[in-house]
Amino acid sequence: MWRGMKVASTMLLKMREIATWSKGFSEASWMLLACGCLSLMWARKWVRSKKERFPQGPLVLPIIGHMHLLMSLPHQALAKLGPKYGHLIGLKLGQQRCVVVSSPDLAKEFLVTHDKSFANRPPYGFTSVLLYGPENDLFFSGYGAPWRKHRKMCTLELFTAKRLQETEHVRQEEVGVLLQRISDLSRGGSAAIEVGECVAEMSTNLISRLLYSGPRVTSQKKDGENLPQLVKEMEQETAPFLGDFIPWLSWADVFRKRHMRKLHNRIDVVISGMLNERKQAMLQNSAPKGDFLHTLLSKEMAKSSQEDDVLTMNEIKSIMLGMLGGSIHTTSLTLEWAMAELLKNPHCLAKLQREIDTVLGKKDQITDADIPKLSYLRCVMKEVFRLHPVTPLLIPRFSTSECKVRNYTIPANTHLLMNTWAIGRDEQVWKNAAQFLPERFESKDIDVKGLNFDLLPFGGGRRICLGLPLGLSIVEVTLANLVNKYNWKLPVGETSASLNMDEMAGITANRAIPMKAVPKLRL
Ligand code: HEM
Repeated sequence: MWRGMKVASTMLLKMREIATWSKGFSEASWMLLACGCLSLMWARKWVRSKKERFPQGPLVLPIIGHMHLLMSLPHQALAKLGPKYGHLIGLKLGQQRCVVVSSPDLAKEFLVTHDKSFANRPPYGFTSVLLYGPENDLFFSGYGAPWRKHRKMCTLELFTAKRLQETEHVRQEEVGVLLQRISDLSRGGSAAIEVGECVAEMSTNLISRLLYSGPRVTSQKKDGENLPQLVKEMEQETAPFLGDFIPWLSWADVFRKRHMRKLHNRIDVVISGMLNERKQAMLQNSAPKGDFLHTLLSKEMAKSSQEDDVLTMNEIKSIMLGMLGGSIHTTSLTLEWAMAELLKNPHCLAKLQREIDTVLGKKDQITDADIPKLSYLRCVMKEVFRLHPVTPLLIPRFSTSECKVRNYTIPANTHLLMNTWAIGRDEQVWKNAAQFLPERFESKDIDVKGLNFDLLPFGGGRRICLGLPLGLSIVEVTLANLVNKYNWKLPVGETSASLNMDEMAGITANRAIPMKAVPKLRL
């Protein structure tokens, strides 16, 4: 501005000089001409700044920028900014740029048009302290050769339809154990049980059996350290350092780093022991063959000359931890929310039970093959995913090149948060968005596999959830069996209206109050 005024006054002086020998122009005409030139200069600058502008956001606080918005329930806090700043919001997290997206159209633009640029994860410091380095991790590695190798290997060898079929008996057995445990805990339908705790135990046992033929652990049995319990601790620590956003404050992370390193060492002792033991058993031909660990260790032991077909021990440890961490909490939390919604809306529970009875008759245990016949069950599941995506902001992405989105410029090294929670509750996208109405999906051809951008519980694009087929199968089959085997009621004193549906602070959408219900045998 001052520079502009200085330029304008110099121009005015020059013009006056010219005016002394120019007789045809009055003083006022020269003034007008000077103002015109100045306006032109400002207009040019304004157009250029418009062209290169970053999306708008609320007032930036000194030092922390907008980091305070991510403290408690970030997806809810960011959704509240929508009416004022629109569906593409620009934030400053300390010294880092971040964009928040909360509409299906924009989600498509980022996950399709600009997917390659945003296929990275932010280079968070904890990946080197808590995990086995950013390049080895399934969740947090950048979009490069190591990630592609791990992803391809897992997709082709662990998550194929054939593999899912071969391991169905494990899922069936663990669901059977869950149903029996519910019966024991409820003492014949007289006591309320903690639904989340029961399904978490089932998920833990199921996933550890699939991954490494792990022994069954129960919430009561707490002898020594076990991997699932350590992974739970690891999940609670999985958060960026302050120094990732404000580098000159990285000294403040020193205690967290120390704690993380200790946890990493405890995990390493357990996982290394498990891998070495298994390697020995494989050499002696006495190891279980059907689990994921067997497939991964075969790659390490084969010592193939093809770079793409070899895995190091650290890579295997990393893949195992990523899969344990990515599957147990996501599946059990989704099931807990599903049961909560069905108890809050008992007419939906009754309708689902009627569908199962009509389509399958009185069947003792529902299998994978039955699921495609249960159309209302799939609508219920989608409605649960819409209202309760367990990772409401997905997992942060990070751009590697500059992108133009609408008329904004998003520079390289920008974080991306995709607010799927806000999209799921947007009245412009979903009519009566706040209500639990599985029927809305009866006439809509929408699935959750990343191509319908109004429903993205597993994310989308190149970084879409790796375990989607397994995760979906676990939640659908388990929910079908829970409502088929039991009639569920709320504990005495609780009503559908009073059932609390609040979320607890955190990056995953945990229930603020654990879900309790009384199961009564139906079959
Ligand atoms: C209901 C169950 C599940 C839900 C809702 C879920 C959700 C998600 C979401 C939202 C992402 C981030 C996607 C993105 O950034 O676009 C993700 C990534 C991932 N999930 Fe899942 N997940 C589930 C089950 C599983 C299971 C069973 C496994 C493995 C056994 C798994 C493994 C992974 C992995 C490895 C990634 C990282 C993918 C990458 O960055 O390339 N998930 N999941």
